[in-house]
Amino acid sequence: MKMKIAIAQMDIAYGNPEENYIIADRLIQEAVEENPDLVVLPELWTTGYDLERLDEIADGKAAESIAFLEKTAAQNGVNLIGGSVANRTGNGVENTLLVISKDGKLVHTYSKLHLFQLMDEHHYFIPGTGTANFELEGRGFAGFVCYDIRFPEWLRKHASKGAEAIIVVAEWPKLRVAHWRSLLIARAIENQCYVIACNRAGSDPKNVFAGHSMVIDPWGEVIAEAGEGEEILTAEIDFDKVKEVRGIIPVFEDRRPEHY
Ligand SMILES: NC(=O)CCC(=O)C(=O)O
Repeated sequence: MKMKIAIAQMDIAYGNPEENYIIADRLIQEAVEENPDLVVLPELWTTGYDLERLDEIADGKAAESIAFLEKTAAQNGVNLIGGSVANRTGNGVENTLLVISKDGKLVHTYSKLHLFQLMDEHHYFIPGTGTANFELEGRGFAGFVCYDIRFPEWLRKHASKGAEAIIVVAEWPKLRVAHWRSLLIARAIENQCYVIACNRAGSDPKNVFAGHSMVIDPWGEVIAEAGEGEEILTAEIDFDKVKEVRGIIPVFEDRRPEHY
């Protein structure tokens, strides 16, 4: 089974959800012209890292973001990874990834587990507690948020539980673009699965972001990579390739988890 992916490498308006809904809508419309099965938005695409104003701009129970994404998915008949949004819950604000099916239904949420101290996340967000595994079009996916990719054991756990494609939504600074590329390629090789990684473009008062959204195949080959600016990046993924690579080197059979 094949799937066409479109990554919306968005330049996010700092702390301005209203403007970001307009930008996201424009990019999704542009992506839909390529007839994708799935469109992916970046991390915190409604607010950016305007953490000091989070009390004011975080979305209560992610309701407004979910309503926008459900409507957009249904109108265009396309599955959406609605990036992640600042989601105000009863316990605090979570950085929550949203998955919406092409019939306009929220099918999965995952809140970032690893909070990135270098960008002050631990002062403003609480970590999630849920699984990253979900199903779309009958295939196994797992969706993570940015810094999560530095924790290979977390991604491995989800690959072991059936993820054939790993989604990553990010606001990854340009300063560490070499880490971004290497970590994503390593996660694809070690888990023998596709990695579909959507970073943001542009800058905010503290960081210039890397862009370089990527799609990597289960052998670790980069099959599509964006530049630094706003862009729609497309690629076709083939789930048969996951089976093929896992058959050549049976890493999942050869694991010895009782020793580690
Ligand atoms: N938004 C993030 O989680 C950034 C992670 C990051 O930059 C890193 O180096 O890790």
